[in-house]
Amino acid sequence: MSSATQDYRLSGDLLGPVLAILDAVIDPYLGRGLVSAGCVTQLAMTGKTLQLTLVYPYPCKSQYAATVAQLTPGLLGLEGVEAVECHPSFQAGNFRTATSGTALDKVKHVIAVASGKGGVGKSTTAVNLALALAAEGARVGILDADIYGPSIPLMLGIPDFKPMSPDGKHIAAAEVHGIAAQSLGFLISAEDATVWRGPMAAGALTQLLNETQWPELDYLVVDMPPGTGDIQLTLSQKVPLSGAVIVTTPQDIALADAKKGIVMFQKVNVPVLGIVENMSFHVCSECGHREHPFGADGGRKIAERYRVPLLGALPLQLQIREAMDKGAPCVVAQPESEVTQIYSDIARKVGAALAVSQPKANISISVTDEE
Ligand SMILES: Nc1ncnc2c1ncn2[C@@H]1O[C@H](COP(=O)(O)OP(=O)(O)OP(=O)(O)O)[C@@H](O)[C@H]1O
Repeated sequence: MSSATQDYRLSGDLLGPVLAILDAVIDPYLGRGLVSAGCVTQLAMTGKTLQLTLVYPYPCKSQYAATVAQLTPGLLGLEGVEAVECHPSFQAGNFRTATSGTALDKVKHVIAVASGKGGVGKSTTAVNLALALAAEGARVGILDADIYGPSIPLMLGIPDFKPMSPDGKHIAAAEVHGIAAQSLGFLISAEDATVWRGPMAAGALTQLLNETQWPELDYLVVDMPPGTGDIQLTLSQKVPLSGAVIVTTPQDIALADAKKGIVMFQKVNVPVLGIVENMSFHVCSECGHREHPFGADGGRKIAERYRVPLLGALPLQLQIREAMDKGAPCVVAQPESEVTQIYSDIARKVGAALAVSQPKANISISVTDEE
């Protein structure tokens, strides 16, 4: 799971109990203790202070304080330990299926956000997922591949951005809300794109993906065109995807199309990281009554049937649409809101799913007995 080297410089008496305490702290997203998950990379004593370095394989900055609070009391109960200094950080493992020397060489994971049916909130999910991954400490980019309705320029509040070409070969990405963004919408009008047939559209998108000057990225989120036709299939085959997230609403018709999406990715051997059920429920702003305008539990049922996780369920909420229309998505505009918490949880699940789906690295452990 982790490719990090572990450097444990503790006395024999202390090392065992310290590791036992740390491994009893189960990471909720990796489903394992911190030691067996490979997160504990360095241990040392400086005087009576235990120095502890944690490197997570998925971004979870918002969880650091709670984890430190959870592990500290046990460690302080050990003889000789009077203080604990914990240094948590994140490092995405290398997936890098892209051939070296290509533009994607600087990108560790490409994540497709797809839907079988249009209008279910795929772009809204892609944008908020990208921003939530960034808020959790990752370097993130987003590619708007929704060729027939590129909405990401508007959703990110940069509808008039015109990308430059610094070397006449590559196109610069926009930098907005702490992420890098590229969209065909920056380059051509939606009307021009609607006349493109499948192969031409897929060609234009892969070209845009490969010719963008992406900075070093842990995750590149690709907002796929809706549906499961030729363009989507070609993109899924041509783009080195680490995994796919399927967005659906709980309606039968959307679910039927979401199934097609799952099957398409499974056919081309792209792991389906999970399902996001959007517009899952509505809470009445007057009386607080919770209802399910598009039906209940549809996302959970297909998740169970295809044995993929249900990553989260978002409400149908006026504020979500208003925030997107204003170009200030809720993850950045309302970081403390309940909806942002849901997107952050989805982001951590996606990051953790990618971390565990990678081939296990050889972990080298060096233990130095300090006594
Ligand atoms: N949970 C939600 N609550 C309220 N409005 C939402 C929600 N999710 C998305 N919307 C709104 O629904 C509309 C469609 O969303 P979005 O563009 O994300 O869907 P899409 O699946 O990407 O559509 P397309 O098929 O056109 O690409 C937008 O106006 C968006 O703001």
